[in-house]
Amino acid sequence: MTFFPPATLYRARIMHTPADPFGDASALQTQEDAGLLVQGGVIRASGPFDGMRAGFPVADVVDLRGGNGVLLPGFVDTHVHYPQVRIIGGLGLPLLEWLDRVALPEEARLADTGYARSVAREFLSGLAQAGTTTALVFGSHFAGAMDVFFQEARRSGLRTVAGQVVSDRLLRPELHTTPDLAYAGGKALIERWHGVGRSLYAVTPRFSLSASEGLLDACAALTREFPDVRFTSHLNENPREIQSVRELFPQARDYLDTYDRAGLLSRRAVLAHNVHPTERELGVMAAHRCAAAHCPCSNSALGSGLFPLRRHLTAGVPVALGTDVGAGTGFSLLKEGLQAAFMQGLLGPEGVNLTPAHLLYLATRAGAEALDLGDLTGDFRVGHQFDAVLLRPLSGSALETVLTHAPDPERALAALFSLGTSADVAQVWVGGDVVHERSATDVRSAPYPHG
Ligand SMILES: Nc1nc2[nH]cnc2c(=O)[nH]1
Ligand SMILES: [Zn+2]
Repeated sequence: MTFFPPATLYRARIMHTPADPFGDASALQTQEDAGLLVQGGVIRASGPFDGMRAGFPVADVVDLRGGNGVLLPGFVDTHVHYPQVRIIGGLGLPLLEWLDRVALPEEARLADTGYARSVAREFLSGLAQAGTTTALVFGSHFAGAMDVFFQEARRSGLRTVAGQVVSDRLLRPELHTTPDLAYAGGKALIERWHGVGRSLYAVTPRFSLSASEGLLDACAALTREFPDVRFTSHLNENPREIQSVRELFPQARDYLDTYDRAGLLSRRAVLAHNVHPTERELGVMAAHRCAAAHCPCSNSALGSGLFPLRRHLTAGVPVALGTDVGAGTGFSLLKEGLQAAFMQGLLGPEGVNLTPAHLLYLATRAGAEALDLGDLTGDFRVGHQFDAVLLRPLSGSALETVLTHAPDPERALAALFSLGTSADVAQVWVGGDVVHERSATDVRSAPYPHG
């Protein structure tokens, strides 16, 4: 006997970007009354709701259209630090001072596995509440803290690509490892967690400033032995950082070359920031098809600079968005999209005019592609997992007003990026499972509570 899991037909106003709006002006697809047939967590068919209802009469119907609801693909955060959730908002310092005074003292506290578990839970709920369904997560320096992270990630239902962060110089002694330990610890974690549930592993040296050549070689040994794990690190974030890396690696052509010489660059590499790249570095990234994780709120908070998006696009380097919590100012990819648009505007003629379609693409499909998960998630195409976020504005909010009066879907999408926050995230699914649902008590129902 064949077992068919029950099918659900989601009825919703949907928006997604199955194509790349940087190359295709009609990439944004919207449907006011769509039906998505989901079975076993996978989108099996889609189309106008009436036709879908007639074609699949046995499916349960879940109507998500009320209260100006809009269904988007789940957001993909390509750069976010799990140990930093409690220190979001440490404003006013540039990168190296912020690391010394704010980030690293907190990261040292994750030596305590009980502490790490609480932080992991707070972090994962922050992601889910923001509508993020997939994240490339910069982990902790402590293996124990990574075990609890992967346990909690499994319970959360989110897709996570994460790894133990390794460094062997210039941070603080309790955060340092050795190349041998980094290799052995990484291998053990990969064997325990890579491909378990919805988790994958990412080999994660913190940045070349805190990594010897031997440590980068140990990381490369892991990526050679386990070719489908991802690699992630930081790149070209801050001029003082870049100068220090130049001095620490006199034999390297530039910052990117420190990773390239070790053999760490590939289609499965994601490098965060790249605010100050050379043309040579962009060419090498494009040749490897390794992606840049653009983190505009963090770049603003740390004063790192204005991301040269046009130069990345011209060179052919894939770009996606990251929140970079905790230098970044929160978990919302909506806010990152808005900040990216602001910063491109500030670049004047060198900037890229980002439309709502670009922002949606950068927050969803581009991230899935950067993580080499483009066949699984990132948009609502048939065959993809049902990873979705339902945005439904709080009653009485400015977002509700603008959505009610928006003349077309593009303006509605622009309003979601301009006004939407985690408070507007009503429900989130990963692989058809609900991973977050806004509770009734979170919803302010009366716009004028005092009459
Ligand atoms: N923004 C940011 N940059 C880094 N470079 C090395 N570590 C970090 C970090 O934790 N945050
Ligand atoms: Zn970072």
